[in-house]
Amino acid sequence: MASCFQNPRPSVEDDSLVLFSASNSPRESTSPSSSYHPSPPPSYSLPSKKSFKFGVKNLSYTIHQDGSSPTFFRPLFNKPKPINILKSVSFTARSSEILAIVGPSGTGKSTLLRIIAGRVRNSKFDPKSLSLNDYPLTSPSQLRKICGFVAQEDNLLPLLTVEETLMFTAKFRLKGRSAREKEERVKSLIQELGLVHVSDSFVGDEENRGISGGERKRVSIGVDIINDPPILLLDEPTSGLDSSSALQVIELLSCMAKAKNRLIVLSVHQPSYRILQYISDFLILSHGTVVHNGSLESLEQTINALGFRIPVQLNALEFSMEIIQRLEDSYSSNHLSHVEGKEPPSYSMWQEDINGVEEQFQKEQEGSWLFTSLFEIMVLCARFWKIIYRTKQLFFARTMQALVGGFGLGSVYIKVRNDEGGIAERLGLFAFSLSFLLSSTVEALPIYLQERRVLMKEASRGAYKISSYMIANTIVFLPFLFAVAILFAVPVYWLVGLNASISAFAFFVFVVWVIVLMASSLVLFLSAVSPDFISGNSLICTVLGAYFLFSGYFIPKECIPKYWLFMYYVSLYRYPLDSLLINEYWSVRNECFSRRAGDHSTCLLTGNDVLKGRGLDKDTRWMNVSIMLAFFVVYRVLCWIILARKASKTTI
Ligand SMILES: Nc1ncnc2c1ncn2[C@@H]1O[C@H](COP(=O)(O)OP(=O)(O)OP(=O)(O)O)[C@@H](O)[C@H]1O
Repeated sequence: MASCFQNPRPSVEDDSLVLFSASNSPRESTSPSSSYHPSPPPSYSLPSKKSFKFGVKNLSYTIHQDGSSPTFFRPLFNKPKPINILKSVSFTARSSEILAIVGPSGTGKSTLLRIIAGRVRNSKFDPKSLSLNDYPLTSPSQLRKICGFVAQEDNLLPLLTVEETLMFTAKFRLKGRSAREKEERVKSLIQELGLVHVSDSFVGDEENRGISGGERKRVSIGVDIINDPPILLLDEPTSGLDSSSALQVIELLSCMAKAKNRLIVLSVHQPSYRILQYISDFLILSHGTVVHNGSLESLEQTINALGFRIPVQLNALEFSMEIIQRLEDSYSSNHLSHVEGKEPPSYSMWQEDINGVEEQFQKEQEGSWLFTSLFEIMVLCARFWKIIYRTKQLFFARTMQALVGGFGLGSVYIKVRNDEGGIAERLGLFAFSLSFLLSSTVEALPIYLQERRVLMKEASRGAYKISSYMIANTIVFLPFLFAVAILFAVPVYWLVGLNASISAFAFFVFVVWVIVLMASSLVLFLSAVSPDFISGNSLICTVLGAYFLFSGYFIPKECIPKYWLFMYYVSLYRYPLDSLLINEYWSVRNECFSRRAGDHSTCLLTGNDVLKGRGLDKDTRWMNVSIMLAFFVVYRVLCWIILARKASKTTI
């Protein structure tokens, strides 16, 4: 099968040779000697390749400065200031062509792309300004179905290989297709993207070196075209890439536009001369308004007409940035002559075209709710397992932490005595174990935060439901944290010599498991509300510190100020601490732990007295465990609500 890339891993010099030896003009790309070849239709059946005309007419976009501000009180003191980001932008893009949005930084390129990709709130969407084949597009969700959108940042999971990344995406976004069709789609896509030589390599990130930046960008493109959308929008696909990789990406896009009759709109910063040749039309923006809309030749004509000469060392686009104010003045007084430089070929003008694309999207996602949810959970579980297994630091850190914690504590409190001193030591051991176990789950925070952007992106594209993600996360962490509980509980229990009955030991292991489960839910929840690692970490420390303070260990319930009493009831420490104490003393409540010196017949302290001293006169072990399980569920439900809300608003 032909691909857009012929040479798997060429050197920089080879790139130029491969890319340009045959022809300097990408418009002659059908030449067999050219480096990029329109791929023949793969065995995966693609939707019929209709031609589309995407029209944007008088599009304006205003935000109110406080709208995105996280400061709650700002609206009370400052009047919201409207910022007019886009002013009456009009252009037309067509199938099999690339339209580039260019302009100085902060001019509104990303904003424009996000609007036409449907990444805006319904209330901000103007249904009069966008059309497909002259038929108005009425909602952002319609745009999201029609357009693939590749954001500036590559939101990929670093510990998956290229093939796994595309395969998981295919599983999520081509649910209506058979396993074989998905495999074929991934295979043909890897070929089309020129990623065959790195298909088994990890995607990687700054910390774990993986594939190159250009290859990562191509994987990002692959993720967003897995369902073969007729329109592809890319926000600065060449940013951060060296000139050779940038050229490869643009060449790939040009190949895709022609071979698959795709309509491509991208934003680009200072494209090189070679890149310019792959772009059909340029939309130059300045201060949110259009200053040029048409080909490079027409830009040159405009520049010449304004009396400027383009210096030999600059291309017309680079020079236009230097005289952008003059272009802006000239365009606003004379813009009618620049709009719609050429008439499109014949386009069908019917609603069926839009319906056809939407139906195709629907077909990819088809399946009953229950079946789809089960499928999503299964695939997410498999992905979680892979990532946990490969996150060696987390895997080893948790295992070692549990073992070292278990043996360390066991050796400190070894063979604790059955007297008054032993009772105090047991209480200290339980309190410390709790603190150790609850804080040990913090390591998962960076992983959750890293996954968050991928989760938002995938959920906003309808890959899976947030509820499926939460359930899969729970299923995978249950056995993993059970292993952690066993590794900690076994050494500590038998080295210290806690209650020797097997049922008390089993309950101890179970409580340790529920403690780490509860803590993992808390971390998951706090990671959902935290914007970054630093605030997440300090939030976790503050919350855990407060819970510990009000556990009843430091301050008896009676001494807690009334207005803080609620903390005693919501403290994650209180219920497990009580459970561990009851578990230790309930079956030995008639045993004596302290006698008067020289008088062996008078008991000063029984197991029952120890429990009563802490206000525990009933066996409330299972009630406490139920409350702990409720915390485990409630924090996950809260996390689900927050993530679902964030996903519905995301513009990634
Ligand atoms: N949510 C927002 N709140 C405040 N200002 C915003 C918001 N979104 C966009 N802007 C402002 O709108 C303008 C256009 O932003 P946009 O990101 O679209 O520019 P850009 O041309 O893509 O810039 P760059 O090339 O640097 O990425 C900028 O001045 C930006 O600060």
